[in-house]
Amino acid sequence: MDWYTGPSKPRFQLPAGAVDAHCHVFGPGAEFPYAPERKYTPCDASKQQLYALRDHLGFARNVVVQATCHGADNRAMVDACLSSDGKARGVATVRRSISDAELQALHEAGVRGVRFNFVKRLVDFTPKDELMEIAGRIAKLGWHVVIYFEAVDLPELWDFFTALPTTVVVDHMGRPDVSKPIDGPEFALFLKFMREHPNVWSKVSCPERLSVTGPKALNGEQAAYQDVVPFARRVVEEFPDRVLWGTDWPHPNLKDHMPDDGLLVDFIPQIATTAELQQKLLVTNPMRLYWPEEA
Ligand SMILES: O=C(O)c1cc(C(=O)O)oc(=O)c1
Repeated sequence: MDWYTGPSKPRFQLPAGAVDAHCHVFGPGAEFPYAPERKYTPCDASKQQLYALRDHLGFARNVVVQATCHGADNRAMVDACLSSDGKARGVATVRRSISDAELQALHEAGVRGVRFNFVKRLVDFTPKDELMEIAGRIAKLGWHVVIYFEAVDLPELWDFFTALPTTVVVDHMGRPDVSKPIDGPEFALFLKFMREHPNVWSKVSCPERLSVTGPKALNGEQAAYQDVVPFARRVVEEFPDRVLWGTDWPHPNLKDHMPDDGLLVDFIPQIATTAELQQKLLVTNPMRLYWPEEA
């Protein structure tokens, strides 16, 4: 599906300096070809379109996360960072064959993390010893590790995740099944993961992916994705200094509907209910992680 055209202007006024801390660029494929090993072929979504959305929604900066359809070829993401006037930083995907000089070049382009993906519909398995070796190398650059996994897989991945030597950022709250009780064992394990490991952060993003009941962020809906709200709010309120938010534009692999990105921004005050929580979620925390020299 193509992303939503003509998103509304958010009613929620983002705080000055807000960071969209999870978004992607796709190609354009003619310039930056998609990876042969990809599991999906997206529509093109260029840096110009991403930055136009940033300005329309009222964000000041972006964190461009390497999408799996580009594999470990980071050129599109790096090009987006380099063309941003310092307003974008990046998260890369790398293999163990990467040289120190190549890592240094990524750093200079604005990359501050690597992404390890464990979602089986998106990537083939990478051995954990390879990932741990990469984590050890990027730790020396002051980078962090972004992990993407599904809630049912957390028990099996626990020992690996808790051995990582860096800050660890979980994509989309570890994809909880929000049809299960918020106080049930699955989400309790995720909260325990964050509680017992102060180096673990979470993106409280992607309600449009996690919601079962909706309502969808379409047609002016101001109370979207009600079933996700208690989960995200719990994480924001218990760990206010370790949460990030992003649009996830251009929303890879959505099959049901494409949200109106303006209404997605209007979702934020449902989960970060005070100006102080909003400031941390949208400004203080992402600045500390991605622009520490300015924070
Ligand atoms: O759930 C997904 O399909 C998805 C995919 C990707 C990616 O392909 O990189 O990134 C995301 O943040 C989410």
